[in-house]
Amino acid sequence: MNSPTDRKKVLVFRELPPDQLARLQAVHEVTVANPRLPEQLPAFQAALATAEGMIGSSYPVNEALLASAPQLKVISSVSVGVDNYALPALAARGILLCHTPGVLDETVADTVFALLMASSRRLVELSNLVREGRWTRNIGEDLFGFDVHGKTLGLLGFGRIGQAIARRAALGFGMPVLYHARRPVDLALQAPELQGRALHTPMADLLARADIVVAMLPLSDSTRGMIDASVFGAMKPGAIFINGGRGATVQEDALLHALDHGTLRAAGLDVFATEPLPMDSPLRTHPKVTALPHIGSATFETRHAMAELATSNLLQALAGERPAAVFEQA
Ligand SMILES: NC(=O)C1=CN([C@@H]2O[C@H](COP(=O)(O)OP(=O)(O)OC[C@H]3O[C@@H](n4cnc5c(N)ncnc54)[C@H](O)[C@@H]3O)[C@@H](O)[C@H]2O)C=CC1
Ligand SMILES: O=C(O)C(=O)CO
Repeated sequence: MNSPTDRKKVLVFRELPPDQLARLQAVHEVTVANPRLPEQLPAFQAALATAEGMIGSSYPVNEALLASAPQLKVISSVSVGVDNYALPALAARGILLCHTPGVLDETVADTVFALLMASSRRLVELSNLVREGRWTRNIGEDLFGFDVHGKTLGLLGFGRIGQAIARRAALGFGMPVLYHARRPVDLALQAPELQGRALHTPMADLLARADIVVAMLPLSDSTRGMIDASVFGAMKPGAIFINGGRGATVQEDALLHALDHGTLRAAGLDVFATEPLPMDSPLRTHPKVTALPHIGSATFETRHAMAELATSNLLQALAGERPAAVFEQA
């Protein structure tokens, strides 16, 4: 047990699993308050005034919020993406930001692959046919799908998760992989199993050659709106587009235009510019779209591993140690 002076005020702003909450409560003075729930907002605001540490996810931590948190030293995000944090303001205030890289890679890659398969083979549409009693004759050409095995995959973003997707595609489905990233990856060092199977490729070339384009990009100033009409226009006719990164990297009007008036075959989307997806978004019911409610990492095992890593990050930071996963701005 640490001394009373070592006990710090911690604000948990999204539910944590009970075992991880208990780890924090054993050492620190913890307030649990979710600002998205109107009845908990006053408690959240009160706790902000004295909190030295915060842990949670997917809430906009902006300048105004930080101005109400004068004691804050560390934020531990239960996510790998950090686009909801005002990074320059955190840096200016000397607040450390931790996140959860690595522990979710395989699960998110599984989700993206499921979406890729569902979009290519029209699984949701055809399952609904059975469910709704419309399977009254043999399936004809109008409902045929698109082979995945052997097709060329184009990856926009080739980081931890992009490489996990590439392994599934190249090793499991015999797909040549082209990728676009800020810099080429040293495959011999980072992913030897992908040597000779994944190629750093200029964007225009990738778009012209890929049958399936998967975006696995973080949201930043350089990627916001990056997937626009010119990108959809440069894709191979009949291509499929999957987004497992962040919704706002895509210009959704341009995506809709490519589906309705261009040659894009289908889109599989786990993420959207606005989440939850607004009821009036045409993407919600579009016949060529398979939409998921941002479930990339949402399995029992992985969400627990994320919470565990985030809790360890926070405990280490508050103990004056270097946390395992500090977000480093590139
Ligand atoms: N759908 C979901 O539930 C999930 C979504 N994500 C999203 O996926 C993102 C990627 O995660 P990781 O693979 O761990 O990140 P990472 O940092 O390992 O990889 C990012 C990749 O994007 C590339 N990139 C960044 N900016 C670029 C630009 N302007 N142009 C071209 N390439 C660029 C980098 O070079 C790198 O290859 C996260 O930041 C998060 O937003 C992550 C987990 C779950
Ligand atoms: O970790 C992230 O960035 C997510 O989107 C959810 O796992």
